[in-house]
Amino acid sequence: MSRAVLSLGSNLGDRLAHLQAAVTLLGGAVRRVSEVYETPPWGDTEQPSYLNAVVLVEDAATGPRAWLERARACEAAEGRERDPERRFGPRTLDVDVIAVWDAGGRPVTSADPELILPHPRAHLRAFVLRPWQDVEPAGELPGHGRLTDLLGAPELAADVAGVTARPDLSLESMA
Ligand SMILES: Nc1ncnc2c1ncn2[C@@H]1O[C@H](COP(=O)(O)OP(=O)(O)OP(=O)(O)O)[C@@H](O)[C@H]1O
Ligand SMILES: Nc1nc2c(c(=O)[nH]1)N=C(CO)CN2
Repeated sequence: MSRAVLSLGSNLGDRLAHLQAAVTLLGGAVRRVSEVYETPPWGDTEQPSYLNAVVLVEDAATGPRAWLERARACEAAEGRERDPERRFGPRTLDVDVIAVWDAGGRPVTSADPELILPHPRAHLRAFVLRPWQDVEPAGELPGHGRLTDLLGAPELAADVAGVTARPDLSLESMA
């Protein structure tokens, strides 16, 4: 058994459809799906705004590496192309593995560059932390503390203010 928090983002094409495709592909592993948020581009500001969401997934047969493979399969299915010149550039679908817990509920850590756990930039990203709070109000980012504390920190205040709920949009899951 392993549990994971995955972050979904899209800023090209039919953004909601790309996020929905990820939720659909993750299928029966999806336990909870956040609201959808409109968020200003982070890290590379010359690009359209994103739709972001977070899903909580659980599956007995999926370990940390397999969550990354499932994330990559979702991106590939939505025609994700990597631009080596723009690390944080626009994309149809980005699925990041934010954190994984083992069968005993212990957080998994990894320094393998192919899969760093917890995700090394998650604590800096209101577009990850705010939707995560929807699915786990008492959630904690391993090594960084409670979501409420991270979101309340002064360094993140401007980014948190920019994360705008889109109640007109929603994601459907089997959960
Ligand atoms: N926790 C993680 N989740 C997803 N990819 C990871 C993780 N840790 C390391 N990687 C690696 O990061 C590489 C770049 O991934 P990707 O192109 O999705 O990055 P990005 O989305 O542009 O940036 P970021 O990871 O900051 O969101 C991938 O080859 C992947 O193997
Ligand atoms: N708002 C927002 N900004 C981003 C996002 C994202 O999902 N949302 N993903 C990125 C990829 O690294 C870079 N910047």
